[in-house]
Amino acid sequence: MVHGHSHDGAPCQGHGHDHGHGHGHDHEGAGGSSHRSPQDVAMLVEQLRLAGVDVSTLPNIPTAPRDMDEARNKSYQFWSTQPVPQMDELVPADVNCAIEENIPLDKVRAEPFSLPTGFRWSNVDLNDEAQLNELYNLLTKNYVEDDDSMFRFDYSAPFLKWALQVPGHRPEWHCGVRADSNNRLLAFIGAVPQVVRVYDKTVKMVEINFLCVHKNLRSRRVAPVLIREITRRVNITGIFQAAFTAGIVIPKPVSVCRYYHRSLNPRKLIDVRFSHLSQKMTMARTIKLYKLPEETVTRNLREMTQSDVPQVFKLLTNSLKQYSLAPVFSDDQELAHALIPRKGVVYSYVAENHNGKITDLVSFYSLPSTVMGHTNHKAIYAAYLFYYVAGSVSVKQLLNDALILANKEKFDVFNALDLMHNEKVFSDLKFGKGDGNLQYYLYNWKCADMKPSQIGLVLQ
Ligand SMILES: CCCCCCCCCCCCCC(=O)SCCNC(=O)CCNC(=O)[C@H](O)C(C)(C)COP(=O)(O)OP(=O)(O)OC[C@H]1O[C@@H](n2cnc3c(N)ncnc32)[C@H](O)[C@@H]1OP(=O)(O)O
Repeated sequence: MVHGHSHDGAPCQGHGHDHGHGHGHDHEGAGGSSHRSPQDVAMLVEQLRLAGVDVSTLPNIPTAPRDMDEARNKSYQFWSTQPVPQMDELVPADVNCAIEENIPLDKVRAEPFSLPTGFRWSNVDLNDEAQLNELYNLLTKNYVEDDDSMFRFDYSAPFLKWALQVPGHRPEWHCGVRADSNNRLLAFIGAVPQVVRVYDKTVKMVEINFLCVHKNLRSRRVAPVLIREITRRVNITGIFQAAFTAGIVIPKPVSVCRYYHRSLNPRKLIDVRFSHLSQKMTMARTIKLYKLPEETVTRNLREMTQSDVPQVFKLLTNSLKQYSLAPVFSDDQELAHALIPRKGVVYSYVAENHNGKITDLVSFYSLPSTVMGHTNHKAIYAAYLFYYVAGSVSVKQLLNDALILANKEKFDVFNALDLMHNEKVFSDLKFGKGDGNLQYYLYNWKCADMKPSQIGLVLQ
């Protein structure tokens, strides 16, 4: 299933899929869609499986709804049992509260949920190089792909440490599943603590990420067991809410965002079919169109350092107040973990005026994708916009500087969601609209829907 979007003459790009993989399919004039509904596909796959076909070898068939209309017609065997708003529920503006009351801690289930026979729970110790590599390998071979199985996220091992070992992390929230027979790591779900403000309420939550089930173990309802188990392990600590994002639609997104892509290395992106040459454009003109200057424009923009942390804490904390969904950094240590530059992981820059005051911040993280089955190219190097504050310059200038810096670091593409103030500058900065949504979700929380511009929370 492909949704093509041309955007201001830029190549259309983007595949329907979490976190914004993309490639361009110009299907103007492609006529009516003839794709099967997710239910049809699921039934077919199930019939094949019952007939003894190894369905894990089938291409990545999206059986889960990718948009709200598809989702409204689906029945959710697992999600209908969970404390989340119904798909068709319109929450009024004055409602902003938990769905279920907190369970008294002595009433939280003490035993882990049961896995299918032959599998067992196993925390993944990310400080153990071998276990970190096992998680890296599980994800690099089995994590999120685009609908056409051309690209797959390739989170690096240092990135996984950064994203999962935030201050206050807990070993049991790096929740793995192993096969008894050979001890292989076959599934994972991660939780990290994060205080999140939703409208006017500040709530202790976890962020859930890196849910992954090995391809050979798919469609066997292991994911619901992982989700129930991580919920239990989080509830035991007195936390009853979570935030997460996904490319699929389940009940019920608080916001539906969209990735946009800014080509930095158009030749390569076209080569790997992430994007395509738009009509009436030559390669030479396309390369010229996306060419960026060597030097940033904002005065005194430089890499952020440890000594900037107290000022950046104030600057960002204050800026995040304008959004309806935003993280609340508890202290300097938490902010430093999120933003202090780590080569190949996270890049942060600040502008300092002549009085030594930090006025602006811009950051992005590095998330490459494996290019599957291409002879020349093995990976796309993608930078993803993270937190920023345009204090003394325009958002447009600051994000243009981010493009220049990412280009200098040899990224091939710069991705950003249409949240915060981003959408306003996309066309001027030559971003093209992607074709998959990224849904934002809150677990056990009910509140009015948000526009992407109300979102100030960026997950990895
Ligand atoms: C208080 C604390 C609360 C903490 C928990 C908060 C909730 C956290 C929620 C998790 C946030 C994760 C954030 C991220 O990491 S988003 C990234 C998710 N990972 C991938 O896409 C990687 C590639 N795919 C896989 O590894 C598997 O396909 C996964 C593991 C995704 C599903 O495995 P499998 O394909 O073998 O399916 P199944 O037969 O076991 O299970 C089918 C059921 O699972 C529901 N499903 C499928 N995908 C997702 C999804 N991305 N979020 C929520 N639910 C999902 C699905 O609707 C169905 O339920 P229902 O339709 O019948 O109702």
